[in-house]
Amino acid sequence: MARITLKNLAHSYYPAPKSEADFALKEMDHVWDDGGAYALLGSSGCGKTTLLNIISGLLRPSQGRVLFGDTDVTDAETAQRNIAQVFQFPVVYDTMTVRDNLSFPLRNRGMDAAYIKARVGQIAQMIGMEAILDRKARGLTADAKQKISLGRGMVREDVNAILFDEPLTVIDPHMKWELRTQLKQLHREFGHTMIYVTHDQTEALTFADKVVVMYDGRVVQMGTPEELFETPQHTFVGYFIGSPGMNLLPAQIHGDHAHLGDITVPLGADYGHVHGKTQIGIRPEYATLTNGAGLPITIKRIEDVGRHRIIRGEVAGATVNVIAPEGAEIGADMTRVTFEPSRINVYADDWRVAPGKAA
Ligand SMILES: Nc1ncnc2c1ncn2[C@@H]1O[C@H](COP(=O)(O)OP(=O)(O)OP(=O)(O)O)[C@@H](O)[C@H]1O
Repeated sequence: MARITLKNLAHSYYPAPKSEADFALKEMDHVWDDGGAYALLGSSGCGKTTLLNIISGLLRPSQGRVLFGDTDVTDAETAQRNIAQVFQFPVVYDTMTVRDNLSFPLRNRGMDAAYIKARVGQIAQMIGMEAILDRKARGLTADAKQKISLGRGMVREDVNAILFDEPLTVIDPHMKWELRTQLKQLHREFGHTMIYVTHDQTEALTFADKVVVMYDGRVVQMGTPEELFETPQHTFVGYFIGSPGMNLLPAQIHGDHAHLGDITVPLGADYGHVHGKTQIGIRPEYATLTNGAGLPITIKRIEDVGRHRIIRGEVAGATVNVIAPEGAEIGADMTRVTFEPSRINVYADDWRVAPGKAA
């Protein structure tokens, strides 16, 4: 297992990149702790696969270094990096049995037969395949084959890291949850450094201790699910995490107040003067409809989603969603909304402003 350090790393698929826009990965410096369970989350084209391929050695970065522990592996081939990989689609030897597929990485390294038997048994149990260990992989469903790929990715205990690239794409929805839980349990048991690429926030938040959110070739936040929820460092994180995402409203910031046109909203802290394109961000969970004081809201729609209701409205020309607990009365006189001051985040040019730190 290893700590992974990305130093000054950047990548362009062009031979002579001219501007930052030519870089699929903009310059970054990040440390991934030894034994951490990370999810790499972001929308299509933000650079997740590029970053994963640089860590695995499938791609050489056009700039910067990759370190595993204290060893510089930037120029090392994938095979030399001692990692396991699980891809989006199954990579399985059809003519081999399930057992032989799972044993393959261990036999390749000359492990002891008794150890292989025990370890394969343990993995087979995790993926629910003990009963079909001696069946040929040919003829199994894509779902089952992907479980074998997952199992094979997890079978070695001595790898530096396990990299997963959207591994549950072909898995049946109700099996997804189960496998994710098992992966997490295996992580707890064996403590491998794991990096799990996904564009699905539920997958990322349930699997990872730390979620790495990427946007437009940058890591915009590396944090716990709670940090991503409470203090998104970039408006993209606010919008991308949560269902619905964070409400963002253009506002002028003066000290401990935000001004939305002629409406004043109290903030939970003093921000001094904030320059640039300024916005306030408030999660729908921390917005409340009232029939008293507050910002005037025009309600467009109310959606009942079981555990709660989502009220979709408009405040000062911006879309604002409010989450109301199940059973809460939403009367026709509820034409105002209030934001919990301590839960409001302030953004300047899309980046979060730390309270008290503004110029
Ligand atoms: N081989 C390549 N040659 C040129 N450009 C590429 C290549 N691979 C990726 N790109 C570009 O680099 C950027 C990042 O792509 P990447 O595949 O890393 O994103 P991603 O977040 O993994 O997306 P997805 O979820 O769709 O796989 C995109 O703009 C993509 O078009």
